[in-house]
Amino acid sequence: MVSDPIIRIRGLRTQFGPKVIHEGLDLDVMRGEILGIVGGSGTGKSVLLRSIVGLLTPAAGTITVDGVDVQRAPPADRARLRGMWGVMFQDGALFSTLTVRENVEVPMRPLGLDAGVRRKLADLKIAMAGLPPDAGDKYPSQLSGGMRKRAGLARALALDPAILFLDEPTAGLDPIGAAEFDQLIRGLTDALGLTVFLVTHDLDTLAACCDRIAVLAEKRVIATGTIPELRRLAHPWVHAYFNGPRARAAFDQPTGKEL
Ligand SMILES: Nc1ncnc2c1ncn2[C@@H]1O[C@H](COP(=O)(O)OP(=O)(O)OP(=O)(O)O)[C@@H](O)[C@H]1O
Repeated sequence: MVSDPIIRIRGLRTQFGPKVIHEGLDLDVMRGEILGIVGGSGTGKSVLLRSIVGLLTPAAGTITVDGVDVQRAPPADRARLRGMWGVMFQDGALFSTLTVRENVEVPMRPLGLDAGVRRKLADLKIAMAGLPPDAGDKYPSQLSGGMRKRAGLARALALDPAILFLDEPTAGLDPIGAAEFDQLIRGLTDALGLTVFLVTHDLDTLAACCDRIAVLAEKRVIATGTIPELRRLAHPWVHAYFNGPRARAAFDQPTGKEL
């Protein structure tokens, strides 16, 4: 892994009216890593993700992705960024009136590709996300929750992104489906050289996938590190999170990431 930041956040403040979500938040996401984002409910993990991809406008601070200021760069640079990342939202955010293949084709439409090429590319992404070939013709309502997640992943992969943003990808999956999804994310990241920003509450996902973890609390990132590094911290929330009974069950097994 080359350790230079592909995402750099400095002094971020986000707020909704008087309610401040982030204040003075700094974070680096290194090129080629899977960074897990954890924090209590409502600490602003999803808001952070949406701010990075330009869906929310911060009240202060800077966010640069691949050297481009997400808020202030000229439109052409920001358009380049949008082609550089793929986002998988928590609920899949699929269009219910489109088939899976059509959903995956949506981000490709502005490229002006021939319809046949677009279809082949979409089918490739559907296969990469681990869906069977006939899934492309189905509507989201005809899929299980796990398959909808995979369809959301296929759409996030549509433009061959360098960065993948995943918001709670294993939420609602059964343990077997969640473990398969973890492997899929790790495998795709390694095979394609992706950088992944992964919001999760799933301790098994942290253990199976993440190179580093950033902890959100007190409106900022209070700690970043590997699981063993974070387990040694005295901060009460971090200590409870990484050393509680569920954490012990997830982390006290040989995963190859304890070293
Ligand atoms: N569009 C919005 N308008 C007003 N408040 C919002 C908006 N989006 C998020 N919030 C608030 O910002 C806070 C952080 O929300 P966010 O969804 O980022 O939390 P989270 O850390 O992802 O939580 P969870 O783990 O429960 O998903 C919450 O209090 C939420 O109500």
